[in-house]
Amino acid sequence: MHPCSLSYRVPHALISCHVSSPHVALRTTLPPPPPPPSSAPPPVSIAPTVGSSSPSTPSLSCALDCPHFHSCSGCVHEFDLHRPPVVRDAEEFFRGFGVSDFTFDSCRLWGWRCRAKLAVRGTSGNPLVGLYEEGTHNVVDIPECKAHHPNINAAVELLKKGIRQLDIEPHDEDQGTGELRYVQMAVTTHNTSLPLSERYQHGRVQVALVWNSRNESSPGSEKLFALAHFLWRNGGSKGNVPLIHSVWANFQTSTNNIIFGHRWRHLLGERDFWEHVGGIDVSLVPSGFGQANTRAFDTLLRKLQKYVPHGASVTDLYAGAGVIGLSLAATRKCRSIRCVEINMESKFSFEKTLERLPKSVDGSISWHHADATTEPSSWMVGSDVIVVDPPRKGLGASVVTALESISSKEKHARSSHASGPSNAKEERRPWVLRAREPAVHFGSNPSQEDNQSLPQTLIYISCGWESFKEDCKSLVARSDWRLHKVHGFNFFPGTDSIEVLAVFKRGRQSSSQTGKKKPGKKKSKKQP
Ligand SMILES: C[S@@+](CC[C@H](N)C(=O)[O-])C[C@H]1O[C@@H](n2cnc3c(N)ncnc32)[C@H](O)[C@@H]1O
Repeated sequence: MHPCSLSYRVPHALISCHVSSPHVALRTTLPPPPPPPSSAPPPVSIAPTVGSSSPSTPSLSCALDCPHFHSCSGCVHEFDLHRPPVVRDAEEFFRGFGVSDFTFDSCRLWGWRCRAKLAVRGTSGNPLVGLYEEGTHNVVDIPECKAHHPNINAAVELLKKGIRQLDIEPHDEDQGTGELRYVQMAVTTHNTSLPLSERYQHGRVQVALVWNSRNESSPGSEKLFALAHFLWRNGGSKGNVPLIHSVWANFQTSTNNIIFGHRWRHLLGERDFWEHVGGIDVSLVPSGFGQANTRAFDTLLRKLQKYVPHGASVTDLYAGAGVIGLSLAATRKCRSIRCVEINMESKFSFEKTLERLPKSVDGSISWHHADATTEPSSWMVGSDVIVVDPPRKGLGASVVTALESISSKEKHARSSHASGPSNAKEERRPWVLRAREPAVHFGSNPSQEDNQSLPQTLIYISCGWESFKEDCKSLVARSDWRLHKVHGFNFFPGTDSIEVLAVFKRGRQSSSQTGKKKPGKKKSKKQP
């Protein structure tokens, strides 16, 4: 289940211009904007403004230019989409930890959102499909949203046409009435029948209709099926490529703010939804987590791979469908990959993705249905690298504590090695043992593994800047971890948030990194 999160403004995001600050390594990626939907105004200019971007002189060339900006809660910044204000805070923060080569990738600035959850309100004659106005539950129609992949806007237009023609009643929150509550639109840009250069623009849309009834047998369901068929029949072509990938239904009658109910049904089109990121084909179900910015995620994954040694044993906490872990399995020939995720819905996607991994991938690969905050230290043993990608609120306190106490665990393991079996082997608590049992497993049996290593590398991917700062300070404070490298990515242009890829290494921050020389001491060796 997903909490109602229809205001995209919530994440604190950044947008970057790499050239405006000498402290940030600049790599401006300003691809041409995707073709606008037929009703959209002329495209904005996208030339990067080298050296001209500053808070006082907004760059018009990287402007949002969206007609909905003042009413919609989705975006908070109209100008300098390539460099959100938070980049400056990030630079300063990381410099304080001795990291002066922080990079920020501005990524695609328009048409980047490939996954959107939109509320459906209004009337059947005048449906509104969009986000809430800031601080209210009034839905703002956003047909020309500049953040959406253009085919999301096209699919919304088609949906509205269907609502009008079939007299579908949008949901009324106050009365609890109406038929259609929300719609989730997800774009797959993986179409191998098209040349690579055309795949993004011809992305196909998986439409999930959130219907206000208990299930498909409830009264009024014939209208749901009629709407699904309307979308499928008219989901026509943009060129020769259909707009609609598939139609799903989700059933939700609750009066709270939860968007999705538990019951999902695939109605029409392809059941499997594939994307290609991090060097692998990835399957995603509509009920599981999926990154909204597909291309930026791909960029992040390719960067992340470089920090994982070949043959490493990796644990991917907060793994979702295991995209990060499986991409590492394929590209770094890992000895073992363990993915830990609380949402059971992602298991199916993991299994599908596993089926498409290259045959050359071996080693032990597993997916565990478990809460990462319960006995997290049990996941540390046997891992060379820990990857964490928590929700916006950051790591749970227990995960931070477990990471902080690795050194003492190591000392304990060393001393107990001489006298008897290690802690991991002694583990008897049934709930810990249950969580360690994989729900999905491929390759050699993990229970036969005898790897007692403890992580030397922690890779933290964060979409919550404020919580990341707190977690980072805690991790470094006790000298168990030092910040090694940090990269920022513009995952949510138009908002004030940043996606951070931070690499921590075991051990204290060196004096050369902090800039504080200890008198009389030799300069510490450069870290690898
Ligand atoms: C930001 S998403 C990252 C998912 C995945 N790494 C990806 O990029 O596709 C965070 C994931 O953490 C999961 N999650 C949240 N709390 C958790 C917990 N306590 N234990 C394990 N997983 C959790 C969510 O269900 C979600 O799939």
